[in-house]
Amino acid sequence: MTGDLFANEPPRNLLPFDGEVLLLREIMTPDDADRAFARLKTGIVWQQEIAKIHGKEIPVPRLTAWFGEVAYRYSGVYHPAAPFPSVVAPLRKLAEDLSGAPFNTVLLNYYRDGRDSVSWHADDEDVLGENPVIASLSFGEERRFHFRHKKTGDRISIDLPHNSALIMAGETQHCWLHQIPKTARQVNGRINLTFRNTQPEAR
Ligand SMILES: O=C(O)CCC(=O)C(=O)O
Ligand SMILES: [Fe+2]
Repeated sequence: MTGDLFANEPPRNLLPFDGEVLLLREIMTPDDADRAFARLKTGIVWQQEIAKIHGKEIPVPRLTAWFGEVAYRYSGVYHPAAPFPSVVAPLRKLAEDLSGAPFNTVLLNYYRDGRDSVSWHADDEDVLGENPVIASLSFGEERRFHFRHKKTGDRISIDLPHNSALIMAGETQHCWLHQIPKTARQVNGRINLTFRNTQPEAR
């Protein structure tokens, strides 16, 4: 018998305390995942955002896009509601089915190569509520994801493969920061979709 003994094991919590993080692999067929990556890469209108840091304008080291059923204010910029494009709508349904939580907004990140990254932060904006469930889908190149506990400094490292979902829940955003560091490895593009449930923001 050559069956995979662990194929049906429930995923375990990757955080030692103060939150819940699950990594789900092979969330769709390999063909569907490859197609999703290709369609996202060419079908999304990717934006180069500019951050103002100490009065200096710095291009954010990745491309981004945002869609949602409710308007959203981010770094003082008002994003009006924007319907989910056809390539994103089935991924939202999948994210909801995998996590058991509803999502009305999505932030997309396109890491073009190893120089692209996201620096330490928590998804802890007020409009996401107290202990938000966030489903983060990965397509394309595998990249390393770090958690760092805000008080103890404990660190957890997770490789996020193509065709996977990272579900963050409980106190995760309250107690831990996360990042995707730059890498000197030669890497191809990676696309991430971070589904959230956002309270409508007053204009
Ligand atoms: O690319 C990722 O996996 C994480 C992105 C992220 O943390 C965010 O958009 O808030
Ligand atoms: Fe994040």
